[in-house]
Amino acid sequence: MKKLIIAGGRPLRGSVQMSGAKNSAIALIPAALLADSPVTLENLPRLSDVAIYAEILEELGAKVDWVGDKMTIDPTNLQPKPMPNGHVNKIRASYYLMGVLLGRFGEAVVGMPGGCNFEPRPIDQHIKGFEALGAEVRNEQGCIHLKAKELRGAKIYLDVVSVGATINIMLAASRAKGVTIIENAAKEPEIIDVATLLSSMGVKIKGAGTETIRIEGAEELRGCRHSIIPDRIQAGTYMIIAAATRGDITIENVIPKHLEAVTAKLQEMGVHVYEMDESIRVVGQPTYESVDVKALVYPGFPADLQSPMTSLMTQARGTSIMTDHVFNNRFKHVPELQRMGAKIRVEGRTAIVEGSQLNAARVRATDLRAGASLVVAALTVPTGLTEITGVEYIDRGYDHLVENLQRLGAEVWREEE
Ligand SMILES: CC(=O)N[C@H]1[C@@H](OP(=O)(O)OP(=O)(O)OC[C@H]2O[C@@H](n3ccc(=O)[nH]c3=O)[C@H](O)[C@@H]2O)O[C@H](CO)[C@@H](O)[C@@H]1O
Ligand SMILES: C=C(OP(=O)(O)O)C(=O)O
Repeated sequence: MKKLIIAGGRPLRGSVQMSGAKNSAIALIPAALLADSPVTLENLPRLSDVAIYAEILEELGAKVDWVGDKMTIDPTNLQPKPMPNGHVNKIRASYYLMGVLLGRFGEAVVGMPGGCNFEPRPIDQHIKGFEALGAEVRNEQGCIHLKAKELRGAKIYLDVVSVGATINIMLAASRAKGVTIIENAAKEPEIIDVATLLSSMGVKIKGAGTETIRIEGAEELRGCRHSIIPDRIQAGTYMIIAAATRGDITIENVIPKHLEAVTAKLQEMGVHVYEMDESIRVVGQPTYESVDVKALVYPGFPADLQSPMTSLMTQARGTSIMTDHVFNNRFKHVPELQRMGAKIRVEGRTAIVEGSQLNAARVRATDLRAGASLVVAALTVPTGLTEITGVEYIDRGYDHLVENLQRLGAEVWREEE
């Protein structure tokens, strides 16, 4: 097991290149299985979730060729093999196998997803979608069994706006007969990325990025090439790091529009943010004003930046407020930040954060973004070494994190626990 050691207190300066988005990559990789010939994905991030997905695909009989940031997936010999446990329990996005295998073979057996279990994360809306398309769904001892004689397009209204359910229904509907309409769909950029790939494969799909998505399934889908969108959550984390360390970081290979909510909140605090065509420069300042942030579905402030932003709030004067409107109780980072001297109180879905100087401590990342929040916090600590365990969570979502931070001037390294 690895841990991260960070000697903070240095302003981080320079430029950092963003990889492709995790939450796109881990939907696009299974989506490739819907095609009848090879799909090549470009701008793929080097992340443990991606490596695990590559192994899942190989277990299912697909051929995977991953070199640098390109992965070619040949689904020609794909088998409808049951996947009750193993790798599927390690990552969240294994739930996309349900939609893909159901679409491709009319049946699937997939164990419950893993990933960051900061709170119970139901998949009832995914199931509701599959049932509407004509599948029979059984949950047997934590394993989902799906079967359909024929998948038929349907109108599906999602009771909650869900990224995973929207994408999963899009995947299954791509191979269904007729037209599927998803109402109250999620609008995240990753959903548009999935729609772009499906459309290159031959699916007629309209409305991705709005609350109504129309999908006309096709019997045969062709292989294609697709370049994954930049990771807006990694980019937002580096924006927050630039502010927290009073540094000056240019984040390259981003779509600034995807980060508007983050830019607006940083500017409200007094951080200087400059948007260019495909990059964003963030220049930290000596003092910041407190802010109120609501983590929301896109285009609101991203829920995955709730915890890193909470760490930045400790650097502002006075009392800041962070309310999470997406998850009920995603606050496992708070007790760890408190160990570092943070003055944070959680009331329901809200964290109330008093500005304070943080100190070095031994802390544990309990999930991916909790880990990111500890990295942000540790980089602000002026003396001593902060030790962060649970690095395997951070490796789920940050491509070359240590190397990137070192290049920006941070004193950070990995050690064996
Ligand atoms: C692999 C992936 O893309 N993960 C992202 C995805 O997770 P994920 O797809 O799990 O998140 P959802 O958008 O589905 O969840 C949003 C909310 O809806 C609830 N819900 C969801 C589905 C369902 O069937 N029933 C239900 O009640 C969840 O408990 C949560 O409160 O979107 C989240 C919200 O932006 C991000 O934090 C995750 O990084
Ligand atoms: C919660 C996250 O990921 P996952 O849904 O894959 O667990 C995340 O990316 O912050």
